[in-house]
Amino acid sequence: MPAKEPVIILNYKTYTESMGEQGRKLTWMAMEVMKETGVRIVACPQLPEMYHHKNLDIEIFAQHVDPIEPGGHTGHILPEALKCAGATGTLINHSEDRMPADQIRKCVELCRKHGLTSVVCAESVEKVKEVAAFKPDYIAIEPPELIGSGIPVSKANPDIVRNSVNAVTDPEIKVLCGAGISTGDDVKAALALGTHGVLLASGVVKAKDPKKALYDLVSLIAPKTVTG
Ligand SMILES: O=C(CO)COP(=O)(O)O
Repeated sequence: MPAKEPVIILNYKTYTESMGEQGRKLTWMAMEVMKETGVRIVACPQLPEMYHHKNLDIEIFAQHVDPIEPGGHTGHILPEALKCAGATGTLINHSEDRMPADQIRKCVELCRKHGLTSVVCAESVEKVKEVAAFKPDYIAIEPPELIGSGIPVSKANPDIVRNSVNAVTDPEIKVLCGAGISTGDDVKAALALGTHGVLLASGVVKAKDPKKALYDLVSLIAPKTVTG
């Protein structure tokens, strides 16, 4: 199994490049890069496709979960169903799928109850502080204006990353950063700011050669020699 830290969480979003057969190939690539380099990579495919990524030697997180108990909630996503589909964790409150604070709290509680790793996204240091009170496993600071921009948050706005890390005093909660991350240099800069890893999408999903992009991403933090 993968090394413990740091973690690279790859959000497939709803890009066609990470859907269907291409999506499965991307997960295999991530698995190979992880095995070869020893860097922990987590894949977040689209929910309807989750089963196609089940039982592979890589962790699968969902992109969203709803704060619901089993029953009549048509169209919602039940934490238990994520587990059935092979997920071991989930993103919560992504910038493209926001939820009110009380719902975030309930999602984190349900994740804890069902043994799912919770990754709560936050757009500001204030939001980081607010959601830290819910004690998720991870908080990912992602300034919306840099998402999909190709401009890495770890270099464009190191202060928001550093301040987010400092705002979380609970040693059990790990801070990640995301938005515009695409190179090994960006990842190294993120770790140097005190994060435990990154959350990214387009830098790999939309790359001409996603496997090469993955190798580059982990190249400066890999415990094993990168040959890809
Ligand atoms: O929203 C993000 C990851 O969840 C960041 O997206 P990009 O890596 O495409 O900027």
